[in-house]
Amino acid sequence: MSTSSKLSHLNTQSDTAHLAVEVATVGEMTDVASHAADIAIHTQENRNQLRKSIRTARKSLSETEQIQASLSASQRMLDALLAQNAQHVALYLTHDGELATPALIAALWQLGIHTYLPRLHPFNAGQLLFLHYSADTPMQANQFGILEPKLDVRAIIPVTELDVVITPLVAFDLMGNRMGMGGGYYDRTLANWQLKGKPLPMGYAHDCQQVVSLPCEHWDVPLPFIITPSRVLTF
Ligand SMILES: Nc1nc2c(c(=O)[nH]1)N(C=O)[C@@H](CNc1ccc(C(=O)N[C@@H](CCC(=O)O)C(=O)O)cc1)CN2
Ligand SMILES: Nc1ncnc2c1ncn2[C@@H]1O[C@H](COP(=O)(O)OP(=O)(O)OP(=O)(O)O)[C@@H](O)[C@H]1O
Repeated sequence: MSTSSKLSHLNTQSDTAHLAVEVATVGEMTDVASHAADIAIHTQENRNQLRKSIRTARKSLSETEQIQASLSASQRMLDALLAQNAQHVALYLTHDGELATPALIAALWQLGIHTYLPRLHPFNAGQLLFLHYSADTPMQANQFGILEPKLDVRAIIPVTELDVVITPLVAFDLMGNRMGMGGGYYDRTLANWQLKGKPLPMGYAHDCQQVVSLPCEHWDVPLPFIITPSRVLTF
């Protein structure tokens, strides 16, 4: 297989490392550093292609499939949240074919569990703020068309006071690796969760969003739990 055809098959960091070694050993190329840059670019292309195909797959689910999926998953998620004794739970409002959250939100409200939504930080690009969310929270659409609570400092909760962050994702693998929409928002939010053991990140996704192995980067935060309509995965 030629080097260029191998590049199109790159899927993991270890693939990248193997290929870099091979390029150096075979001596096909003189400037290994410049080819390492090529490899990084191709890996980013792979991430983007994977994002695109999985986003298409989840958006292709019928309305009935979406509803059934959200009902099955919300029951599993409720059980997991009760087992964690979670009282302050961040989640998301459905966008782009994501596993729908309205049934879960209704159940949490009924149980008196506090719910929070992310909003894009008004000054710090790439950061999220989490605000309390109830039936009468004033909402507005953000730059991606996702509804988020209007800025109200009284409603902000520090991330470390959340018990669980139900994390949207585009793709996950069987090691708990996660790939999102590409903004790095949740990676930044969750970067230090293990220091305090809080908030516990729980991925929430359709089964069709699972892949064998994700090309992951050093900033990607692996998930200890992923809940789908058919399974609870723990890592
Ligand atoms: N429901 C939900 N809310 C969320 C997220 C999410 O993944 N799902 N986020 C998770 O981080 C944050 C928002 N991040 C997002 C990043 C990109 C796009 C998006 O649709 N991007 C377009 C390009 C838009 C543009 O260039 O202006 C696209 O990729 O098609 C959406 C949300 C916070 N809120
Ligand atoms: N902890 C972090 N600190 C600074 N930059 C970060 C951090 N995490 C991710 N990034 C940056 O964010 C960008 C997007 O990362 P990535 O493609 O992994 O996002 P994602 O996981 O798909 O998105 P999201 O977390 O919003 O769902 C990358 O360029 C990366 O450098």
